[in-house]
Amino acid sequence: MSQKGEAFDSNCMTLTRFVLQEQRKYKGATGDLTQLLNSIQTAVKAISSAVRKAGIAQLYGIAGETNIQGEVVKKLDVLSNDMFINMLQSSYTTCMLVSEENETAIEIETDKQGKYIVCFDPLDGSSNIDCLVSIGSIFGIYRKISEGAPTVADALQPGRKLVAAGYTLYGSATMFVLALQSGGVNGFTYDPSIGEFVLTDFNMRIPERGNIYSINEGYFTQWDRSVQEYVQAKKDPTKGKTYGARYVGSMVADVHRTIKYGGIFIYPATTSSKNGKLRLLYECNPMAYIVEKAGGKASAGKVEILDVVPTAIHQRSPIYLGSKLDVEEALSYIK
Ligand SMILES: O=P(O)(O)OC[C@H]1O[C@](O)(COP(=O)(O)O)[C@@H](O)[C@@H]1O
Ligand SMILES: [Mg+2]
Ligand SMILES: [Mg+2]
Repeated sequence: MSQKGEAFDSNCMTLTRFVLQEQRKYKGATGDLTQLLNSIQTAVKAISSAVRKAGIAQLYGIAGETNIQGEVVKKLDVLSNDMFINMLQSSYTTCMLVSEENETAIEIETDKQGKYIVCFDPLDGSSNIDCLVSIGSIFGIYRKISEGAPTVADALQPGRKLVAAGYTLYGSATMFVLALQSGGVNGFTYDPSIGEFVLTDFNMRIPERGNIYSINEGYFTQWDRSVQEYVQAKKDPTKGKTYGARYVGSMVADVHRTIKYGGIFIYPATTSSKNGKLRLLYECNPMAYIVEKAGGKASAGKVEILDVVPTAIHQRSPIYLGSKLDVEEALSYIK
């Protein structure tokens, strides 16, 4: 980390150096995962830069329209998806991609194929773009399991099989949080003056209990009684310490706060959405993996998120995630 008064500390741990250092711990490592993570890093740097310009684009009313060169200025969610796909395709490390924005899984051309599958939400919290509230990107990486050409089954692995997962938060600063199979969770803050993600949050650990609950209370009447009772209890001083309520509406921002401050994030089943809203492959699984690696807990209600065996690439799941004791308490309300 930088010494006081120094513009740049030559010992600072960048994300690139960190990933390489992790790779070197494994004698047989090919470097493919390092290359893959570097390509994601390039994609999110480009997305971060576009996010920072989006407010200005809005000022001049150019997003989604044609600029003076006659080129269509892409909307952020479209651009983010294109960045992820282009970077991953040309990384020569992936064979199949699952994006929230593409109806079917994308098979990489044979001559560019590698052994990894990446599931991603290129732009999470898209309803927050136009009001300049924090948004993010989420990804999970699996190793191919089938012989020969990749099939959708390669993408339908339970979250326990993840090799790595991460998210980026485009907030007051851009942050990259990475969880590797081999290690803990580490957070890197983007320093635009050097164009690098720098390690700022070493070995992130979620508090065992927090004092914040995060859920969209607008759907209160649509929840199961167990969720209603739990949330009511958090506001009732006769049932223990009352909690504060926070809800950004971008999963990345709500989960990042939960990891940093503790507490619980819930997106439950509702009467109109029986499996909740959030998608298993590229929202729930990567976030559950990161939270568990940080010492927290993530459940679908009756089963741990990471144990759910997916049957479709865009399937949804209810989610209860956060501090271990808070999640356990919420689950105790489910009969
Ligand atoms: O508005 P709701 O129903 O509370 O939903 C909010 C949730 O929807 C999402 O925005 C869905 O993500 P996308 O923007 O990627 O579709 C989550 O980030 C967030 O947790
Ligand atoms: Mg999302
Ligand atoms: Mg999205």
